Parts: sequence; structure tokens; C-alpha cells
Amino acid sequence: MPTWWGRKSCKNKDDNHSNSRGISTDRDIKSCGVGVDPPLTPTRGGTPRCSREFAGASSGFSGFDSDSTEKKGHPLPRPLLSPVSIHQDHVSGSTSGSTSVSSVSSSGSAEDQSQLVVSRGHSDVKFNERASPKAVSNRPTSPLHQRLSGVVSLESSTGRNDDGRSSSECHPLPRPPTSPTSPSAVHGSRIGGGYETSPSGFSKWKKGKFLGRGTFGQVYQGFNSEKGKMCAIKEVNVITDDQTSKECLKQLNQEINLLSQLCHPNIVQYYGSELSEETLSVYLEYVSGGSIHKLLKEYGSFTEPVIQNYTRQILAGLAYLHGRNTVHRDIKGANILVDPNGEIKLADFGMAKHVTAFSTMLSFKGSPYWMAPEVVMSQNGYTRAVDVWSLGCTILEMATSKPPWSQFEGVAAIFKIGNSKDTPEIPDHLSNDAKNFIRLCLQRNPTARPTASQLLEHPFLRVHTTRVANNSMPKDASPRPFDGSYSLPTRESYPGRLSHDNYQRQPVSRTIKSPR
Ligand SMILES: Nc1ncnc2c1ncn2[C@@H]1O[C@H](COP(=O)(O)OP(=O)(O)OP(=O)(O)O)[C@@H](O)[C@H]1O
Repeated sequence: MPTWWGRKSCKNKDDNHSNSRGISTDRDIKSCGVGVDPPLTPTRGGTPRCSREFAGASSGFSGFDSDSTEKKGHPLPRPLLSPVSIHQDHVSGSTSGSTSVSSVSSSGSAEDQSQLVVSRGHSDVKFNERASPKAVSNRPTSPLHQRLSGVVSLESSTGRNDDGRSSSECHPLPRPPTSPTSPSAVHGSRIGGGYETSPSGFSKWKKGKFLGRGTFGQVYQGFNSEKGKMCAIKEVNVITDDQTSKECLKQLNQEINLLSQLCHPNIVQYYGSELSEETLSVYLEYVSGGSIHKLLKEYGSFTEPVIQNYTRQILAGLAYLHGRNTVHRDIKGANILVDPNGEIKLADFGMAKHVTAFSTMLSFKGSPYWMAPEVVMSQNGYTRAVDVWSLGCTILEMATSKPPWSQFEGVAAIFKIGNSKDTPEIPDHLSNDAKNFIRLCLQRNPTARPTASQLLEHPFLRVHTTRVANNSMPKDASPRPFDGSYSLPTRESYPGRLSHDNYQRQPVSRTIKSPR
């Protein structure tokens, strides 16, 4: 039983005693040299967030046991200690409940940057040429390219870093160590902070086929001719004389600043970026399977084992992200990529840390269906709970191919999400564990929603993780080679499940031999 299991309120709960439970997570995080879920000050309990809309909502989180008969003790993993410098003063010093809020503050200020936990995830991770991590304060700074100085100053409401220097004098983020053969050392590219110019044509990344267009730019396949590796190139035109272009650049700059600090198997890896005469290009891990949205469109809704598998991985990425005081704010099928092995990669960090009136407006221009009520109602101080709501919507999307309330359009949808007391319909074919999990995510009161780390302990996923045969695919979610026989599931196959009503009528084991 998780230590928080019996608690009646989610107030003052945090992620610090649990981490993502995915096997792949531990493996890869160790290899990345960063820890999971550094100690955090609880952020939700201290923020008065209940508005009239939430008055009738649940008062607190009371565990996951409503549908589960499994009540055995469940030791929580100890958080891995990160070798990198963590801004403890920030993460433990806040009593205002604004820890996560500040990381997504509207200003996107240099102060915010300094508050982010710096993990040294960067381009070389996929090329095994990473240098050892170092604390921010020891890193040299890189100058910003003058053409982008205006854009970057948009990032900061104050225009100044926390050391008092203006953002045009010095970049808030460290320059990473580069290796002569790493993508980050490619002429004109950079990681983690400022941009460096490159005469066009020098890049080792060759632009390939067009992959798609997002709100803030185009995405192409790329190929590193030195390494023979592929990447995705996200590109924005560098035209700073209109507001839309400025916003696109700001968004991409935001994505760079965030992604360059992250290293997790369930978050798309940042390789570097490059500024040419006309474009700002960001080089990212190429995830060839496309998005969950695309897979749903092509192949229809997913089965429950696949939903379990994907949800566990999304949560592992979210727990890591939230442990770094970062809120994604745009979790939905279109922003979650799937690699050919079924490994999930959270992508599109353009909205993370953006809470300006303008960007909120922009997100309304996008799709509201995945937005938490408090986001739709423009409540101040979004917390990590907004991602948990969006995860609930994404699970419904995976189960039905549509987001909740998709029968409503525009203002009607916004009204339904923000103003009504209704909760989205949950399909009947899902198991009780799945239904319970979704209901927990879709609580209108954000303080009642469990954290990502807590959700990783939910029976819906916990049973699943015991059945995972390898790092990413559960037995039921991956094809098995056919060896001429097929065993129907036995009680022994699903020991955790069999305590549950849904699984008590499993068929007796039989073996069907195929004809020779
Ligand atoms: N790392 C990547 N690997 C492979 N394809 C990618 C990658 N990143 C983005 N894409 C694809 O490129 C297209 C555009 O992606 P992008 O993130 O810019 O916008 P979006 O998420 O579709 O929309 P929006 O920006 O409005 O949220 C999508 O089809 C997406 O699947």
C-alpha cells in the first residue's frame, strides 16, 4: 500500500517519495545521469483554488481503493538522487503554493529559468558521447544571437536574469559540454541556451521529408550525415516584425529552453538547435510511429492493455516533468508520440510554462477538449494537476478515438468543461480499474486529483507493470511469435487481476494445438 493510500486529503501531498515505476524509466534515467522526482514542496495544498465552479467537488483524494480489492502494502521506491545541482532553496522554500506555478508563469522570466531544476539531458544522449553533468553556476554563458534578442526578451517580463544582468548580456542557461562529433558541436547549433549562427549549408543535419505542421512551425525529418542518425527538425521562420511570428519564435524558444534540460525515455530528446538567416531549427529525437492521435485515426481506438501501457509511460514522463516543477499544459494524443516499439515520447513543449493571457487565448484557438476546468475558466495559478486532467481526457481519447465532449463545439465545449458539473462519459467496456483511474484524473477540483507519481501506483497500472515482459511492451500489447500453440490465459497468468471481480471468471487453461 503506498504511504499516501489512507490519506483523506491530497493537500500537501507531493511527488517526493515516489517516482515513476516504469522499468524503462529507471534504466534510462540512470544512464542519463539524472534522478526522478527531486524533493518538492507541495504546491497544490497551499493554493486556494476552489472557485464557485468547484464548490461541489470532492474535498480530497482518498486513495485508489474504490474498485480494487488489493490492499496489500506496497513499498515506494526511494527517489534517485540527482548528481546535478538542484535549486533546493526554491523547491523547498515556497509556501505560497506557487512552485509549479512559477515554472509555468506567464512571464516566462529568467527567474523562472533559474528555478528550473537543471538536468543535463541533451543531444548526445542517443550518441553515447555525453559529458559529465555540471552545476549551472559553473557553466560559461553563451551570447544570444542579436536577431533573437528581441524574441528572448519576450521570455522575460523583467528582461533580467536573477543575477541582475539583462538577458541580452548573458543566457540564463548553461552551455553544455560539446564533443567534436556530437550533434551539439555541429557548426551553428547549440544546446541549452543561446543560439549560435551558422552560415547556411554547414549543418550536418540534412532536411528531409515534411512530417507535418503545428501551430508554431513545420516539422521535417532530418538526417545527420556524420552519424547516420535521424532526427525531427522543427522549424520556424525568423521574421520578427509581426506578432504571430514573434509568438512562434517565443514558443519554439520556450520549447528549446525546456527540452534542453530534460532527459527521460518518455520525453522526446532534444539534440540541438541552429539559427540560419531565415529559420530557427530545433533538432529532436525522431519518433517514427507518429502521434497517438495519428494512430487512432489510422487504426481506431486502442485495447485496454495498450491504453495501460501507454498511460504508464505518459505518467512516467509526467512524474519526471512535474518533479522538475514543469507543467506540460498540452497533454493530448496529438502531442504524444509513439516509437515503433511502443515506447511513448511526450512532445510539443511549446505550451509548457506559458500562462500569459495571450497564450491562453492561443490555446483556446486550439482544441479545448483536453483542458482542465481551471484552465478553461482561466483560474490563476495552474498546477501540475492540469496535466492529470488532460491525461484523463487522453485515456478517453485512446479508448474511443475522440476526446471527451467532442460532440460539443467551440463555446459549448468550453462551457461544458468549465461551467457544468458534468464529468465526461466513460465507456462501459473499460475495466473498473480503468474507470476508477479516469474518474480520479477527471475530478473538477484540481486539489483532489492524485499526482502523476501517485497514479503510477494505481491498480490499473500496477497490475500491468508486474506483467511487463520488457521495458515498454506488456505481454498483451505486443505481438508474440506464433509457435504452433496458444495457451489461453490462466489464473497464474494474472495473479493480481484474479482478486478482482472482472477477472474471476477466467477460463480454465487449455492448449490449442494448431494442425500440422
Ligand atoms: N520528434 C518528432 N518525431 C516525429 N514526428 C514529429 C516529431 N515532432 C513532431 N512530429 C510531427 O510533426 C507534426 C507537427 O508537430 P507539432 O508538434 O509541430 O504540431 P502538433 O502537435 O501537430 O500541433 P500543435 O503545435 O498545434 O499542438 C505532427 O504530425 C507530429 O506528429
